[in-house]
Amino acid sequence: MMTVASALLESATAAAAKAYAPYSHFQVGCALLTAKGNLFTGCNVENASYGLTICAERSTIFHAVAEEGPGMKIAQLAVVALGQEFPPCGACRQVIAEFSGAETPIWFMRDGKPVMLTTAELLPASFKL
Ligand SMILES: O=c1ccn([C@H]2C[C@H](O)[C@@H](CO)O2)c(=O)[nH]1
Ligand SMILES: [Zn+2]
Repeated sequence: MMTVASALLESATAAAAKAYAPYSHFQVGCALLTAKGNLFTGCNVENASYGLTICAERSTIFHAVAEEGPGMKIAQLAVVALGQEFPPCGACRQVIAEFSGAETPIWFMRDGKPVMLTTAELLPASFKL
């Protein structure tokens, strides 16, 4: 059976192939399903001025907001890196928290298997206005 999580992980893997990562060579892809039911993908985009780099998760979330508008809410999100395994970085956790609920499932790979943590598990006591 094709679950939402497996579809998102597959889309994130495909998106990782589009990464612009000539400096780190970390190719990272992300896919998210919005509350409205739309799928968006994105990848990391690096820069010669390294600090300007944007992660796959934030590029995907900003893409989704640009398409759906300011009411965009994440229903589920998955992040995959080719040949690497890691959860979203701290900056991306803060941006995920802005556009999701405490219980929103966030998927990533660990030891070759999909792992799910909720937004609140990834970023407890998050800063919100
Ligand atoms: O959660 C993360 C962590 C890192 N990266 C990217 C940023 C940079 O291009 C490369 C190495 O940090 O991986 C992401 O896209 N998402
Ligand atoms: Zn990040």
